[in-house]
Amino acid sequence: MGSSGDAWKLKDHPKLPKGKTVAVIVLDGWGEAKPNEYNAISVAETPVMDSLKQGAPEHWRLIKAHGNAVGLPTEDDMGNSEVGHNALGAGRIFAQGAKLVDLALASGKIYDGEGFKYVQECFEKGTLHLIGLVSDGGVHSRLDQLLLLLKGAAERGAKRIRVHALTDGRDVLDGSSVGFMETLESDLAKLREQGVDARVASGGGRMYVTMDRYENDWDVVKRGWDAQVLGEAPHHFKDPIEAIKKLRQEPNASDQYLAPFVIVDDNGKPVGPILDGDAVVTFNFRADRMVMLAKALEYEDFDKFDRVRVPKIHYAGMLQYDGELKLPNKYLVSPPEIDRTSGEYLVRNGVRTFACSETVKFGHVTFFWNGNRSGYFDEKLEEYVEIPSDSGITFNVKPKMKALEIAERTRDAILSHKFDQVRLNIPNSDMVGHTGDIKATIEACKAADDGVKMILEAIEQVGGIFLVTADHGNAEDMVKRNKKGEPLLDKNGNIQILTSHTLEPVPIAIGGPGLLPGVRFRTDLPTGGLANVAATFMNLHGFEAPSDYEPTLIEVVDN
Ligand SMILES: O=C(O)[C@H](O)COP(=O)(O)O
Ligand SMILES: [Mn+2]
Ligand SMILES: [Mn+2]
Repeated sequence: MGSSGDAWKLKDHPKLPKGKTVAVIVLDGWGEAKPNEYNAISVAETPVMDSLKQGAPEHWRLIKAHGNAVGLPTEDDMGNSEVGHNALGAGRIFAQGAKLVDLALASGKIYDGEGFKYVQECFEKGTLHLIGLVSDGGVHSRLDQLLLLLKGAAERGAKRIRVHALTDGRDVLDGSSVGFMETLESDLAKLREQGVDARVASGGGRMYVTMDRYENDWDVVKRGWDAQVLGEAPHHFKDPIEAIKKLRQEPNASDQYLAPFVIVDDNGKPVGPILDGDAVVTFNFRADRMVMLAKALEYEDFDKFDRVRVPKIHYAGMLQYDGELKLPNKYLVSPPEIDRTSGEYLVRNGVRTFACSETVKFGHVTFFWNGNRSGYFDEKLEEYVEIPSDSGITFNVKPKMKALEIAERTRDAILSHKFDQVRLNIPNSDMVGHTGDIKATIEACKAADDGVKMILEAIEQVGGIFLVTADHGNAEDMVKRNKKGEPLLDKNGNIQILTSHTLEPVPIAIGGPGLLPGVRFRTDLPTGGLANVAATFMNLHGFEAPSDYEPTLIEVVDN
């Protein structure tokens, strides 16, 4: 699409008027499932969301939020915030990082690109370090991709390899880190048999070590830096499997929050600090939780923490994590090119836009929504508000999070009449759902519902329209189930808590005094998904969506 104004011009909708304030509300991790005791949403008091459901099928329906509907490799892939908000904002389905990396590994093209060649330059004299999340969650990374990359790098000359492993327990079951580490260790042993000096060098739980996002808590990245780069951590082990098993026995330990450790040799010396002349690859494909580390590894000017020693390395990301910042500069696989997002179209058609969430989800309704692009399209027409999140706590301690503050700021934005679209993410059901604390998640869902109430009331006051949906499931199922759908028990007879997202569909509801009486959900799109939402709210703004967008979910019938 060219840069001329005309190319961006959206056609008027034949029946729907312009000028209504439209609130687009995303409840993070709010899926739809049968009511039962492990469905925190059904147990929680959620009168507002319950009343919206009564508008089915005209004003409430379910849409797909996982697998192919959001550009993931298979129908067994649960949805996540990145792909969910990308689809919501872009109105089309793009092959996502997980899939692009699969393809590049399968074809071998990953090794032909500039990124791999750059790291390969260090193989002769230096060490190749691989830093990332070791699990099969498929949200940020995948262990099978790491194993292929290890093999491929060894075949292409890497003689000394060190893996800096982050344990998961958030996109996969808590405790599964031991099994993933065993699989990794067995592949590293095979490489050692072939004469490659390949080992795990450090580790730690993803939420405590390295994988913070949106600059909520730089200490998390610093803990990782100390272990990975400096070779310093409070715990020293000779064997990574033993490290995980031992550290999991500490009080309140979990895979997500495992303490940082380094692996040492017989003399107690760390086996893999990152040194001048080494190569580093961060093997997560998803951006949000890698950007901070990428900045620490790449930026000369950096004041977020004292790096102590900044090694001269050749660094590449699995993908480029931020296209606008060109971060990192070198990468192994090109990211999806998510262009012509709804946010950009609407702004270029004069729609004044407000976006808001708290820090932990702020980039979801800005960066992910806008196709992994940071910043404004037009500062004069947009305002993005970040409410600072609490840091250094697990959110089951404060399940209300900042739902109220997000709702208040958004309410004020609506009542100010300064905006045509207000969009927001209410994080509670997701962030608290990930802790696996069912009681706290029930409170979290109530808080999210209270937030929706406040926004719907403001929309009522200004005669506007609301659209409420979610990016993927989480809180509606908090237990691991067998194929028959029955809760699974662990060896002690306790239920296995599910901290991850789910494969469930999510609700979408529309309403408000500004919605014309003839507007209703179409019945001919039973498999509609998140990518159909952008055309829907473009219509609610009085525009037709671009012709290559996934079709709108609504129609207007004459009453
Ligand atoms: O990064 C996380 O917190 C989880 O892996 C996925 O959650 P999100 O996709 O909802 O952010
Ligand atoms: Mn999410
Ligand atoms: Mn989540």
